[in-house]
Amino acid sequence: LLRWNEVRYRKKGLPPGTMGWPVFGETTEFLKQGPNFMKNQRARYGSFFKSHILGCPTVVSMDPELNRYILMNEAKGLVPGYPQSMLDILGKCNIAAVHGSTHKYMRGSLLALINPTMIRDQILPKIDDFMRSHLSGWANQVINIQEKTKEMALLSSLKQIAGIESSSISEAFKTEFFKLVLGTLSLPIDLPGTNYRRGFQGRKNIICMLEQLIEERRASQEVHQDMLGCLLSDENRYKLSDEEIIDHIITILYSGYETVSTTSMMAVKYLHDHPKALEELRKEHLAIREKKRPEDPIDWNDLKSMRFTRAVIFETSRLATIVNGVLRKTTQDMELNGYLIPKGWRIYVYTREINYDSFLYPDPLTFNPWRWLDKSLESHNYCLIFGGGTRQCPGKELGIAEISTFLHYFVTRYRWEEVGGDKLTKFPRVEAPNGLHLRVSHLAN
Ligand code: HEM
Repeated sequence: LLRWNEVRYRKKGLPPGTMGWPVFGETTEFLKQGPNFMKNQRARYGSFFKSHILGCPTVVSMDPELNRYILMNEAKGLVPGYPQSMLDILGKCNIAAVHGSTHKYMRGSLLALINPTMIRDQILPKIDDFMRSHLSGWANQVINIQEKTKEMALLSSLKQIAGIESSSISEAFKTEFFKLVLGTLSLPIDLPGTNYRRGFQGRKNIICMLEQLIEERRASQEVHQDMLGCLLSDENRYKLSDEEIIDHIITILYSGYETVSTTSMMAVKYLHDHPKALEELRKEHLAIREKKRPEDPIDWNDLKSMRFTRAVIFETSRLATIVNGVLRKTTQDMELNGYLIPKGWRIYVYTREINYDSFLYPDPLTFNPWRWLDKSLESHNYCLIFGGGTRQCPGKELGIAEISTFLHYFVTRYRWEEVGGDKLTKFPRVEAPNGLHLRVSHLAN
């Protein structure tokens, strides 16, 4: 019986590897040993091996060339393969759940909201305004930077999407959104008290709030310069149903939440530990401030001039590996790398290891933002920090703009010390289980 998985998935032509225990497969080993599980399996079976993790038969690909191929070839039947709980809670119109021409349309509609012109003219002023107030009053306090950056990512998006400021509605939204996030990473068991049930409830309540907002907007006929305003506008060439609009908004909130907040928190951590990098970064931001009056916002040209900041963001994403990889699934039996992969199997495009490749990144375990000043590194074929192919992150520049503005106000206003003793885990996600506490003071003191 214990060999059930091995027997069940015995088929000619499959890649090498082990399938683990019935039902659980190798999920426990994967979650407990994390990157070491992957490295051990690779040492035994090579860069393309089978396993059974998170409830599905899965092929793990750690080969950079093949990873790229998989991401570039969605049309051959390699579509997103995120867990059911995530699809249920993010909605059936969310971008990861749609393929082919529907995906193209939804993506086009999203890019129309967050392209560089929109960032320059509409979004950046909102981000600036938000960061100024979010980062005020932190001096002479102990703050939990993890909590602050999480709040920041959510509230900044809410402001961009619907002009929602910190208020009772954003508080109510926050509570429901946090439930939704937990639910997307749970086992899809719909019983009272489970994270899945709570996540679903969170989704329902968020839908109610968004429906109400849409109704109010339609009734008032006022023109709003925000993402919802664009989505509802008659002039928008991408016509979406209300259900699609709502799932779009949930997707934007969700995709930019953990990525932006964790990168911001880890940038603060690395800068704390590397005073030379902090000095260089602060120099860049103080030079921008010097040319402005205190009330002047960060504009597009300032953002473009933040070369070292961009390098810090890339180096943080690389070294902390905020995204370990992306998931695909096969829509038909197919041949890949000389093996036969059955229909419905997951493909885990595991991009973590390439972040520590000493050929691409000499001295890979050192935090060295300077390496990214060579711009060709960002566009290297194997650099998959923001994914690749038809699903490459459409929010890349928006995320960078948010983190850059956050860093701008943080390093020009404050200095900080870690209180110490906080734990950081790196896998399966980067987080500080009990928070990351900083003692903050005014920069001038
Ligand atoms: C530092 C910040 C960010 C990182 C590291 C990041 C990373 C990624 C990665 C690796 C993917 C590929 C997923 C896949 O192939 O399955 C992705 C996709 C995506 N990202 Fe981001 N992201 C960031 C910020 C954002 C922001 C701010 C948004 C807000 C709009 C966003 C929206 C999306 C969307 C909608 C997709 C799916 C695209 C599609 O399926 O066509 N991301 N992101």
